[in-house]
Formats: sequence, C-alpha cells, structure tokens
Amino acid sequence: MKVENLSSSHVTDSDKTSKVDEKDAPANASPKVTVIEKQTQRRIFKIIVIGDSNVGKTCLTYRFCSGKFPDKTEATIGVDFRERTIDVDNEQIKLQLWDTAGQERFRKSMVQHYYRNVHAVVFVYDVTKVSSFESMPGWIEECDRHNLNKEIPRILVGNKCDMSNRVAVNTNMAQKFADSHNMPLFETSAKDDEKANHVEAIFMTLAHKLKNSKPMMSPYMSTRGRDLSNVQVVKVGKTAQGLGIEENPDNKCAC
Ligand SMILES: Nc1nc2c(ncn2[C@@H]2O[C@H](COP(=O)(O)OP(=O)(O)OP(=O)(O)O)[C@@H](O)[C@H]2O)c(=O)[nH]1
Ligand SMILES: [Mg+2]
Repeated sequence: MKVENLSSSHVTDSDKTSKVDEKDAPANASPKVTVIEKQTQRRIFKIIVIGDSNVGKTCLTYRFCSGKFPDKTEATIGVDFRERTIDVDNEQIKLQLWDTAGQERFRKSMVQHYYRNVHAVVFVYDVTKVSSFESMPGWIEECDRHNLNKEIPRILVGNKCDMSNRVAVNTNMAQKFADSHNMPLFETSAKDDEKANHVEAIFMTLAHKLKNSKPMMSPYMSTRGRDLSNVQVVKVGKTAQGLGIEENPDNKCAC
C-alpha cells in the first residue's frame, strides 16, 4: 500500500476560526471579548470512474484534477484517488474522484469499497476499441449487483477522440445505448489540449447535477478526519485500510 501526502492533513471540511479583540475595552472594565466564529462546511461528492483497462480513466481524472495529460501512466492497482474543489453557483464543493482499476486482478479485493456511498458514476470506453464499448453492459450490471441507487447521476464517456482515423465506435450507436440507460453521452479526449475544456465541462455538468440533487447519503460525511484538498493521488493498492476514508455506515444526514 502506498499513501502519499496524508501525514500533515487534518480536518478542514469544518473550519472554525476564533478571534479575541480587546482593544476597545475600557481600562477599568473586564476585557470586552468579541468572538468571531466562522464555520464552513464543504460538501464532498464521491464519483467513481469505471471501465475496461486502458480506456483512459487515469488520464481523464488527471486531466480534470491537474489540468494536463500525464507524461506516463501505469495500470491502476486498486484505486487512485484524486480531488478537486470547484465553485458551483457560489458554493465550494469537493469532487472526490475514484479512479478505479480496469484489470480484474487489480480490482477484485477493492470492489466493495468502490461502490459504498457513491454519489455519481462515470462509465468510460475507448472510441477506438469496440470491445471496451461492448463491456459497458457488464459495468452497469456490476453497479446493479452492488445495489447502486438508480437515481444517482451517471454519465457515459467515449475517450480518445483525438485518434479520429481509428474511431471504431459509432456515435449513433453509443448515443442509443446512453439513451436506453438514461445517461448523457460525451465523446472527448484526455490527451488533446484543445479538448481540455470539454473534459472540464463533463465534470462541471456532473457537479451541477450533484449540487442540485438530494443525495441518499450525506455528502458531508464522506471523508471524516482528513483534509485531502492538497492530495493529488493516494495509491491504496489492494486494501482501503489506512486510507482515511471513513464511510457513513448509517447513511445519516449531517445537514
Ligand atoms: N490518444 C490518446 N491516448 C490516451 C487518451 N487517454 C489515455 N490515453 C492513453 O491510453 C493508455 C491508458 O491510459 P490510462 O489512463 O492509464 O488507462 P486506464 O483506463 O486508467 O487503465 P487501467 O488503470 O488499467 O484501468 C495510456 O497509454 C494513455 O497515454 C486519449 O485521450 N487519447
Ligand atoms: Mg488507470
């Protein structure tokens, strides 16, 4: 298990600052104490990114969280964990992206962790690889097997559109599939800098949906005990223990 950048973290999802102001107090009076308390709570939404190995899940999440295409990637083991805080209609919300492993051998011991307290799902296929699109029903079945709420936002993303001369998955076919499963389709490229805004728009669309949705479980409770705002990637290998992600087992709302 490899955990990066977690050691100095502490909770700031609820920030509290206090200020004691004595300068106006008369000399013969007990000091006038003004306490300014500021409490902010930031909602955190867990989004899982799933699909076959090599479709570009790591590159897409990296593009959104770091603003660039990674120099090199290796097959994800377990899950890579990225976050970005964004402003949606004057509310700061945190998107916590779970970049899951596509290879069965690297995911099997983690699967139940992926599907716990999920707020949204991004299904990714590679537009140049038909088999990755044909796997989509299998990924949807896996969500159903893990009792994922059917109401949570889901989106379908066809990646690697920059390879226009190798596109093998027809847009109409993909759109029909997306329509039949009640989700929007986006075709994009994590690699093409000109499509960077597009990747941004995909996750922003999701963020707007999440902001306006009434999640089944509290988005305040997803990461208790850690401020992960500066964490780029946490590799958790084959176990979630020690990750610092504490689920909300009772699904109690903290609002
Ligand atoms: N041309 C092109 N290549 C891409 C794009 N996105 C990813 N790739 C390449 O596809 C390969 C796999 O990308 P990853 O992001 O590691 O794939 P993954 O889905 O995370 O794979 P697993 O971790 O094994 O599940 C890498 O060689 C990337 O450079 C894209 O938009 N265009
Ligand atoms: Mg990966």
